[in-house]
Amino acid sequence: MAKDIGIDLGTANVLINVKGKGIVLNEPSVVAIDTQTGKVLAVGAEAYKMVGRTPGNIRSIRPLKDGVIADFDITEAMLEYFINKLNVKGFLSKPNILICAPTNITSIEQKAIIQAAEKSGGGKVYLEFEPKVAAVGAGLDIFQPQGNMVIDIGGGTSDVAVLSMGEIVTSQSLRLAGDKMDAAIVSYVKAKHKLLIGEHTAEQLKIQIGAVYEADKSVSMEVRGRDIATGLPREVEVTAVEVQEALHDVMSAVIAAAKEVLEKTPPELSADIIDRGVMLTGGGALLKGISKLFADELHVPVLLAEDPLDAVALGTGVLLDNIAHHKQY
Ligand SMILES: Nc1ncnc2c1ncn2[C@@H]1O[C@H](COP(=O)(O)OP(=O)(O)OP(=O)(O)O)[C@@H](O)[C@H]1O
Repeated sequence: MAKDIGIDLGTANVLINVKGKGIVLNEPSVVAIDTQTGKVLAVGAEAYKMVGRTPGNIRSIRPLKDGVIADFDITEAMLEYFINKLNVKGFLSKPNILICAPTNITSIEQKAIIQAAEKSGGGKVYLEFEPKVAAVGAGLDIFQPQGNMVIDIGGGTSDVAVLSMGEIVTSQSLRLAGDKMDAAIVSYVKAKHKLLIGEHTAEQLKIQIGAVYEADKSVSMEVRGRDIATGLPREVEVTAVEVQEALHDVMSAVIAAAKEVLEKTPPELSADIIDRGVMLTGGGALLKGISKLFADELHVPVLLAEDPLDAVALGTGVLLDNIAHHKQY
């Protein structure tokens, strides 16, 4: 018999949860292809190492952008590779798949995700919205008649949602998250230090010293790139305070979205959120000072998920038990 699986098809990472086993795969959403033959050369972690470092005939592609499929064939090839790697197919049966998507995508974008899952070897495919699954994965009991709020900051999208009785009551999804933070750091370092750095370097700055509230003035990191004027390699010291400045606009947009969701939330549920707080999930929840920033701006308690990067995949594991109750396509 094939095993049911949950997939967090993220812009930055793909995680797969196999029913009864837990999270068995966690790899970057990257595929390297030969541009002349179209052949897939590497997928996941191996392809990620090649980003920004490929010769002319090889291209490393991130097939998802801003939470949705940007390149259908490559997404399908990537999913197929991951599913085959897991050996979850039965002799004659295919695994049922629960797959997640951001809240504000079009029906065409939803269909593309479902079709990619089907074509990559899935049996029945069920779709759930990311903030709902993230809330479940973070341990919230969203099925009671009480308000729960979750802010999921991933690689491509930031999703804010208030949930009650298992459904999303109000939500906002921004195509603005980790990737845009990296791009903002690249622009900042270019403008301030006249140095062009790669997106991996920017991501490392964000992960290692990135702060969004009261950054530690004594923290800094050396980065290397190409001097804009001379074209030669150069090293500069970037401080945590500078990274905080670089991340300011993205964080302001997420805060504005969270405020808008709270403004549209029915008062009884708002009262619950004051008691229960807001849960932060997704890789962005690991930014230093993020809970203080949201608590300051939203005037509600803020909680960090225990495993923010795994929350969606963990949530699929819980929801897989009732897979037949989800919307099937
Ligand atoms: N310690 C950290 N501090 C800040 N950001 C981090 C940290 N660790 C990972 N990230 C960022 O988190 C993002 C990935 O998060 P996550 O895996 O939740 O997103 P995703 O599910 O792939 O994307 P999406 O849900 O938007 O499609 C990346 O942008 C990564 O750089």
